Amino acid sequence: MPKHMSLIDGQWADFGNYHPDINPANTDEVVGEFSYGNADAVDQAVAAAKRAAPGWAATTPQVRHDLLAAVGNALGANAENYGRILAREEGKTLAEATGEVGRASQVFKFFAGEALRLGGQLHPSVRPDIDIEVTREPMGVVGLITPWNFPIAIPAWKAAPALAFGNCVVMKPADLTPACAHIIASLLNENGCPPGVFNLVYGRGSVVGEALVNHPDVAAISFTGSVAVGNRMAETCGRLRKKLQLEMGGKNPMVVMDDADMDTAVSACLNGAFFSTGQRCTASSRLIVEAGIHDAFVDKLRAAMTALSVGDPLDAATQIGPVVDEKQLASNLKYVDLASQEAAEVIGGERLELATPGFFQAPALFLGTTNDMRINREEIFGPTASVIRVEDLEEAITVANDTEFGLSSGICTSSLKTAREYRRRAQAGMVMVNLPTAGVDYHVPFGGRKGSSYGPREQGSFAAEFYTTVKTAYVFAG
Ligand SMILES: NC(=O)C1=CN([C@@H]2O[C@H](COP(=O)(O)OP(=O)(O)OC[C@H]3O[C@@H](n4cnc5c(N)ncnc54)[C@H](OP(=O)(O)O)[C@@H]3O)[C@@H](O)[C@H]2O)C=CC1
Ligand SMILES: O=C(O)CCC(=O)C(=O)O
Repeated sequence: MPKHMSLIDGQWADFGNYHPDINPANTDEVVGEFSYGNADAVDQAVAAAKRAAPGWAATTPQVRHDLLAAVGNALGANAENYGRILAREEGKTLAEATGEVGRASQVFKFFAGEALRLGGQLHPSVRPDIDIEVTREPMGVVGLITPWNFPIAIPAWKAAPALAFGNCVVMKPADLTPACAHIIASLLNENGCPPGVFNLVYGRGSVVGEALVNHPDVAAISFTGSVAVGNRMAETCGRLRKKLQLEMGGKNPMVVMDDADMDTAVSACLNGAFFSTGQRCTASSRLIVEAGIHDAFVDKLRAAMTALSVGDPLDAATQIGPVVDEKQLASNLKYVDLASQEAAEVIGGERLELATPGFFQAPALFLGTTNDMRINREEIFGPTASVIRVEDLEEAITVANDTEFGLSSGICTSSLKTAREYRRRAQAGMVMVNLPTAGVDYHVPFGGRKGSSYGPREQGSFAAEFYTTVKTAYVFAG
């Protein structure tokens, strides 16, 4: 069984304290063992990053391009192999996992190009004989704290722009999915990343994550995860005046209008609600359905949902893998009970005992729900979705926006006018028309409004906003 160490200053650092990485589809299987660090390991990693920062910031864009392109190519060339590791440690299906590695590959290649494209601005001054030059410079040392649900894509879309724009990185991956972070660290190391430029420290969030957020030499923190942890970081980073980027939860609405194409709507809702076991911050957890199509839509979605095959992620027939761990499964099952207590009609949602010991759960639909129920206000993060019946577009928009979150928001309709109205009024960072609320491109901004996100957007050329700081230079040439 592979044993992995943290990467500090270009060296693999053994801190002992090995923790197993368990396959959620078969808890008898250990995917690897990882040596956990502590606050001292974070100090070492930040010190290495700080030493490397001036040199890395001074490299040419070509050097940064070549490193990121090499990692992108290596990920792409081994997508199936790495996808298998991802599927075994996180539980998404092999097809989803291989697709995610492909996405991580594209992210690295995109930011290889962004390293070359980063530009500035020249302005005439309002005063004579003065030129003004506006440029972007790296932040310095950035801390990246990543979740388990996209264990290779999210580390990629934080690390690639950080490095492209000349920063040095200390990454802390999720406790449940260290193997994918190890792949990225190894590829960077093998492809010529100078010592200290990229550092990876395994360990618990309450130890390694806290130390990173509180470290005085870390200039910026990018985090994806829960609202509770994100809110705490906002307080710490506010106090320490650190730049912060948070991607947290969602309670994403998908509106189905009477004039929607039925097959498109069922397929978008099936995918958005249940694929990746519902463990996406962009998942469609509230299906807001207009009265005229409600019954026929629910019948079709229910039939499609109950036909989904839950099982071993490595089996090509599986459509829904296990829940990520015991804690998340227990939380999901509590919400299924809560749905009954709140008088919803519950279809599915029970724990499944399959051939291997794992955290399998049948997908669930909660019918006859209202938007004030807790199941419609709190992020569940499992394979569940509620149906809320509405009378018209106006009510659909009101219900869709009535949430503390604002990440992704969707509508299925065949009317361009309705789609336009919805797109305009949806209080969300991303709007989908006739598409699932989840599943985004890698080259455009990603992020939300209200309680979902904080700070500048991730991904696409907008990523420069977080990973650089602006300098305005005045030059007197008289
Ligand atoms: N927006 C999204 O994409 C995600 C949302 N979530 C939501 O969060 C819920 C709980 O999932 P969970 O994995 O516990 O999410 P967390 O927010 O606890 O974990 C996300 C990352 O933050 C780290 N972390 C935890 N506590 C701290 C801390 N005090 N300081 C710094 N870093 C910390 C974690 O480390 P460690 O793993 O070691 O605890 C992990 O790397 C889910 O049910 C879901 O609702 C979860 C994942 C992704
Ligand atoms: O829906 C997607 O493609 C991305 C979702 C995501 O980033 C997340 O759940 O954290």
